[in-house]
Amino acid sequence: MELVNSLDGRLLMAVPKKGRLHEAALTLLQGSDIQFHRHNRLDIALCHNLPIALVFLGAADIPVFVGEGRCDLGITGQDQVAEHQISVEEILELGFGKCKLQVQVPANGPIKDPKELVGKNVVTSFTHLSREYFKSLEVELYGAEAVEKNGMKTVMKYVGGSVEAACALGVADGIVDLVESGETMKAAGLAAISTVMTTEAVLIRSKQPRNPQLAELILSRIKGVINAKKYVLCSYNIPRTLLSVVHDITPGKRAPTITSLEEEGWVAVQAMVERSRVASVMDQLEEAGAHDILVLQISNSRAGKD
Ligand SMILES: Nc1ncnc2c1ncn2[C@@H]1O[C@H](COP(=O)(O)OP(=O)(O)OP(=O)(O)O)[C@@H](O)[C@H]1O
Ligand SMILES: O=P(O)(O)OC[C@H]1O[C@H](OP(=O)(O)OP(=O)(O)O)[C@H](O)[C@@H]1O
Ligand SMILES: [Mg+2]
Repeated sequence: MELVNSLDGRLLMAVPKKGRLHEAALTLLQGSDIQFHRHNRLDIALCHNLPIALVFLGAADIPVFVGEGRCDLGITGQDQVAEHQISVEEILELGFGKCKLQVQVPANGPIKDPKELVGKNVVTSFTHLSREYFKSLEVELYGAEAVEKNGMKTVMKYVGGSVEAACALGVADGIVDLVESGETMKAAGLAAISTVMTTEAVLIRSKQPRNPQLAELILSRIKGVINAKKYVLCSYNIPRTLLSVVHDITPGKRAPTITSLEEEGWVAVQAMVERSRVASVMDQLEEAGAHDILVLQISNSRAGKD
């Protein structure tokens, strides 16, 4: 009871309590300086340095808690938001938890096209998204009127985990489940025949957060952490006469910073570069005549208000 009372006036943020999104979500909170101590087995943790309480929930339940306004912010997958058809604002893609929700069938079986699963048994944790997907296939095959009149032929069965076992156990002709590396699918002797949606982790906000200013502050802190991970700072020296070439290679996020060097005719350039492009940018800079090219990690960043 004491803990419940201490939630008064706090912004409630739902965080995945286990699974694929748990660690990455905690890393984001740490980078955003949201300090907390979670007591053993307790699913609510009060922050020390901000009026926030973290609520640890299953990723699948988070859209419901945020959609009903019981939590103000939450971290979950876009797949879970779409599955629960609940009204929340997806305010920031978080760059982890990337995978695809795919239709899968036994790799050495006869089915090669998802339409061949129409009228058969499909097992999934995503019954809503799967029903919508197969409904559109049935509409293509039989027309909207017939589907409306007779109902759907494809049977969707819910299981909460280890979905890949369903085909081998004879419960399903096909499944709809998440695929990232494809290892689980391959190990179960399955192959993907189509994609229902691609997904990644996302920060969601309720329609009317208790403390909109604090929600905004958390959003900009998390944005800062994500941008810092996405970009590196590239610095190099180059003759001033070559500056126009350099603008093309390292335009920066807004513009590169250019300062004069003590050496006549030379300038130093600093610009943010997407981490994924940095090797090719360095190649191009070297080719263009840049010297002393350095790549520096950014530990945090803020873009500033628009
Ligand atoms: N293999 C994966 N790679 C990347 N993201 C994934 C993967 N599996 C799941 N996700 C993402 O994580 C979300 C939560 O799934 P996850 O399986 O981690 O939760 P869980 O079922 O609650 O946990 P657990 O599987 O440990 O019981 C999914 O909705 C999806 O957005
Ligand atoms: O393509 P991969 O990299 O192999 O990842 C895909 C697997 O990851 C998730 O399962 P999880 O590990 O959460 O187990 P679960 O099925 O019990 O939820 C998902 O449900 C797939 O089974
Ligand atoms: Mg899982």
